[in-house]
Amino acid sequence: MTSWSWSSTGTEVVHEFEGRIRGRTFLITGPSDGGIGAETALCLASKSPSTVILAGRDRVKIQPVIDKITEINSNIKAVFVSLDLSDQFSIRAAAAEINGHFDRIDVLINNAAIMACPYGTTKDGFEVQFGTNFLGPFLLTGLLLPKLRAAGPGARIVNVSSSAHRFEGIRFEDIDFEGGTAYDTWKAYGQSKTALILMANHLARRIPSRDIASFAIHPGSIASGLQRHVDSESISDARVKSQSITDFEVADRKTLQQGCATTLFAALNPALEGDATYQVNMVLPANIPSFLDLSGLYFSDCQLKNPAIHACGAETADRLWHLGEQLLGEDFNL
Ligand SMILES: NC(=O)c1ccc[n+]([C@@H]2O[C@H](COP(=O)([O-])OP(=O)(O)OC[C@H]3O[C@@H](n4cnc5c(N)ncnc54)[C@H](O)[C@@H]3O)[C@@H](O)[C@H]2O)c1
Repeated sequence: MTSWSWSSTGTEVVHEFEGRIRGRTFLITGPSDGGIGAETALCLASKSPSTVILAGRDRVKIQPVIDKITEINSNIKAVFVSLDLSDQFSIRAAAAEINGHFDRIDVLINNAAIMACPYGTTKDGFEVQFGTNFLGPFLLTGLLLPKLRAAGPGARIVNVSSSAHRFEGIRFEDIDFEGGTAYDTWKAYGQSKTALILMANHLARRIPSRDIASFAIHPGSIASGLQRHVDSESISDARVKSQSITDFEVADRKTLQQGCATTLFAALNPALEGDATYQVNMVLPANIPSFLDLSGLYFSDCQLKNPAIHACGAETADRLWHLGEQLLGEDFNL
């Protein structure tokens, strides 16, 4: 049995859990060529899923990934869906298209994000990182829940968070940093990534994991298009804020193959939903049985990890869920 660690690769994960891929439908947001989402899609494609839905803003950046999937296996349906997570109108249109064309979604991977960009607002007027990284995936997930339920056992939601969630909790009294006057771009990124961990926590408590299991993960530090707003001064500023986050060091960077491993581990490993026929094969505290239902929890390096205290707690998770519904005028009836 594979031993999972910092250096595990996406190829190793899909090899181990091949049975959870064949014939299934996967939706990945933000799978631009050269990013973690694209590598996730390519690893899945090597094990014959029926469909990979690639949802993003820019078809030109995603078409090369579709071409590579088709090269790997021309029987896979690789479909582009136009999706701008900073625009409710676009998210609703994408969800309507997906709901209209597909019977089921087995795994939704909320991978897309922006990081440490200057202050701005989304088309709907929300602070840009909270709006794009949390409210967008939150709305998309809520609108797609019926198709995830339709997939039956093994359905999963994976929120790609970050160790940078440690920079900030949810600023319930000042979500948008006083309209930008007190803006700290790293704290805003941290808040949005904390929100994704709390969202997985809320989903896991409201939906039995045999119907849909939900996880949040940190992929590691990987060179990608994400760092376009980040210069060395900003990185050292972030290091000072994070203190304990050693994986922010460039020297510790993972390859894309290593960077997609934890996403795939959370998307596919049957042991995580409490199936006693599989061994978790992870380092767990001594008092936790190996067949525990781990839905709602946080993973990094293909291991269960503790997130920051501010990213834990049912009360905070429920409060955030209701705030999201209120801001978007939705009731997902969970
Ligand atoms: N690269 C790292 O070191 C690192 C570390 C921790 C967490 N992460 C997380 O991993 C995920 C993938 O990041 P990556 O490193 O592959 O970066 P990336 O920039 O290659 O991927 C991010 C994707 O999100 C898309 N995106 C951005 N705004 C969008 C919008 N409004 N609507 C739709 N799509 C949008 C981008 O077009 C891109 O395809 C992100 O959630 C990121 O926060 C990355």
